[in-house]
Amino acid sequence: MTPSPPVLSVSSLRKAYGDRMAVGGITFEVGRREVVGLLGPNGAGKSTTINMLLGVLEPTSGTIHIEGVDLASRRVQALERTNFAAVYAPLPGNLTVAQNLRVFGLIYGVKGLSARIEALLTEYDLQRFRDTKCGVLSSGEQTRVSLAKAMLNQPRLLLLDEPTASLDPATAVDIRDRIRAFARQGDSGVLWTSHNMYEVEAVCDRVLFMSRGKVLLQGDPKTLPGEHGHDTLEALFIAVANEPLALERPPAP
Ligand SMILES: Nc1ncnc2c1ncn2[C@@H]1O[C@H](COP(=O)(O)OP(=O)(O)OP(=O)(O)O)[C@@H](O)[C@H]1O
Repeated sequence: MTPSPPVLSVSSLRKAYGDRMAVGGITFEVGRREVVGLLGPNGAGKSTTINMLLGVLEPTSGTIHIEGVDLASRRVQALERTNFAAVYAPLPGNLTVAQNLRVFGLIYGVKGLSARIEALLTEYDLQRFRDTKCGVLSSGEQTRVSLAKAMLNQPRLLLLDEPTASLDPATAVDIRDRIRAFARQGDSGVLWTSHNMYEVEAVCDRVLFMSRGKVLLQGDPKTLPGEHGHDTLEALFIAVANEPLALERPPAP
């Protein structure tokens, strides 16, 4: 039997804006049941990468396969396996929680939508907010709605851009537990960006360090700092952010 492909496979992915190389040829995978952290200083190329994975930005070159499906040539089939949540992409605030889930469920063509919505309202502890407009919910409640929306189509690839930014510690732990449970229970994988190194260490199975559009390091967040002479992930992050050239391979002669 052929092994099933990784949920995400990215090869030599580049995005240039004129002379500026926002993403400079990155290659990586996200496996099933794996939570991968995409780390890097401001301007490293994380959001550009996520936007290419979502089909929002067209790569300058390189390939993206989602469960083995080529995003460039089979866009619909690739994107129906994907979903996304980010604080900067809130759901329409004038629609209620239930209305938002219905609208997005219809867009995604979810079968048995009413039952799926009920299950998600229960799973994300949102039953009491079902008829509340999303715009008046607290940050933590809105994050739970965004995650419920992101789960509507039972994505194989879940992209999360700083999902716990602006949440209180207790709510952040709750959200992290839900996402880890999601990755553990099925055939899905998660790509997660965060600037919170404590969180990354607690949640991610593997991290990719990006700087200046390149992946400079990758590995287990618990052992990677020690392998590079640092005590903590935060210390390693600061070193990579300050001196990325020290870690880049010398150019070929
Ligand atoms: N439309 C654009 N035109 C020109 N340059 C761009 C454009 N979009 C992004 N860039 C540049 O590409 C680089 C990568 O930006 P990107 O937003 O991907 O970084 P990031 O790692 O997500 O940063 P942050 O942590 O601050 O969100 C930056 O130098 C940015 O200025």
